[in-house]
Amino acid sequence: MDIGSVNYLPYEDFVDVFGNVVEKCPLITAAVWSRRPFSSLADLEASINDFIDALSESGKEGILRVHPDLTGRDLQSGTLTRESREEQVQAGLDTLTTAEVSRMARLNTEYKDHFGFPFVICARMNNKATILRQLEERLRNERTIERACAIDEVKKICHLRLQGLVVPETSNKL
Ligand SMILES: NC(=O)N[C@H]1NC(=O)NC1=O
Repeated sequence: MDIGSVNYLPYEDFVDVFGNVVEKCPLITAAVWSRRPFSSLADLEASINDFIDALSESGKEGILRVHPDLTGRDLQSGTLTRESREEQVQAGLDTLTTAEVSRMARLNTEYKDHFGFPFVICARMNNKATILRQLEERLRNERTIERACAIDEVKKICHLRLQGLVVPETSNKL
């Protein structure tokens, strides 16, 4: 779909197509529909990011809290969203050894106990080694810094999901 077609979508269709660009947050998509017409894919993405940035700190934490754990229960039981499953599989998180699964589970729990929201990272920009390393490193962050870091990862995930849905505009200039 190109951005021109996106601008013609009624809100029901817009939410159907873009409702999960921020994991389990269709409210963001529904709100951003009011900002159309979008001049470009980057403009649509900027509207989503502006909406996120305008949220209170507890609102941002709410976005993080609806994310599934990496390699958690949902991956094992097949109850992830399609997007999340594809991303976790692409990062190789379905091929962890038993020891790696235990390590990830232990670190995820430690992280959640410490910050009160789950560890979020753009899986497609990483692999299992870098994810485990980041999880260990980010556990040591101060809370405000870590929340900002996790929200940046949500934006990266959103960026890649949008790219899979909208054809980037080609320049008409010669
Ligand atoms: N917990 C977490 O990071 N989950 C996300 N990461 C990603 O790339 N897709 C997700 O659902």
